[in-house]
Amino acid sequence: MDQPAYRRVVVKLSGEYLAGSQSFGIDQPTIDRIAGDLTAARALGAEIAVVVGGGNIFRGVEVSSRGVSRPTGDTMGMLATVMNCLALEAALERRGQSARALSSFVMPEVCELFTRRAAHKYLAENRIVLLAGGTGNPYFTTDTTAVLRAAEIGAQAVLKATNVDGVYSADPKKDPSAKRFERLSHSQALEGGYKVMDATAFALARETSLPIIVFSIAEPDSIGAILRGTGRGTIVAS
Ligand SMILES: Nc1ncnc2c1ncn2[C@@H]1O[C@H](COP(=O)(O)OP(=O)(O)O)[C@@H](O)[C@H]1O
Ligand SMILES: O=c1ccn([C@@H]2O[C@H](COP(=O)(O)OP(=O)(O)O)[C@@H](O)[C@H]2O)c(=O)[nH]1
Repeated sequence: MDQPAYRRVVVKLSGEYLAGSQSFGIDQPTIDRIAGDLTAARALGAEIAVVVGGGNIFRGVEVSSRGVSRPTGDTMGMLATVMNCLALEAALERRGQSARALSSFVMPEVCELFTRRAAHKYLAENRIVLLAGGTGNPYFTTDTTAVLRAAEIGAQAVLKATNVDGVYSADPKKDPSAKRFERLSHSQALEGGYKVMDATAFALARETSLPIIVFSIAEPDSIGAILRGTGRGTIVAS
């Protein structure tokens, strides 16, 4: 079999997408299908860590608009990512793909604390590593977490698996005439202010020379397709 395009990747999995057709929570068929895609992608030979979002359960900004302080709301959002990771860990293990959740928070009864050493060890053991709890700090996002962890563990790319098939000149859900980019530099992504990822994530990726590939997780096997070099997505790279 050909080598995958990247030896080690961090997949950023949209929390919002996990709700499926519901507006809240975890849709079991959706998470099972994603677990299947991750298992197939792992079988291509790439080491895979996954940063899972939490927007299907909580977003700090939304809670804070209802009177909870932003840091508290963000902490609730980060805890939501832990629940998503546990659901994904169970879905992966059910299909026989070994997985380990590592959290940015100390919660020994739930899962191990994230350390680079633990991540390296589990990746080398062919497990899929699930990174829970965001960065552990308020005012950040799981997109930024994905870039941060990718830099820390020496991943070669961040694969942003989301609900849109690339970066567009404007939000394609609001502007049907928006044009899709095949490729952008980090600086162009930052200057364009494209809301598909936050500026902190793009800036850290530029500083650490990490490519980001934005693609749709709605397409079955899209993670594998990106690793085989046949997927459709926008590459943001220097
Ligand atoms: N310029 C743009 N190009 C692509 N998507 C955009 C753009 N601006 C806004 N979006 C929106 O960004 C969303 C994906 O980002 P986000 O909601 O953060 O997803 P995720 O749940 O993957 O973190 C898409 O639903 C899309 O409508
Ligand atoms: O390092 C982080 C990562 C996430 N969050 C909080 O967790 C929520 C869920 O993450 P995100 O919105 O990135 O998830 P997704 O967009 O993938 O659903 C965010 O809204 C923030 O409130 C945070 O405070 N710090």
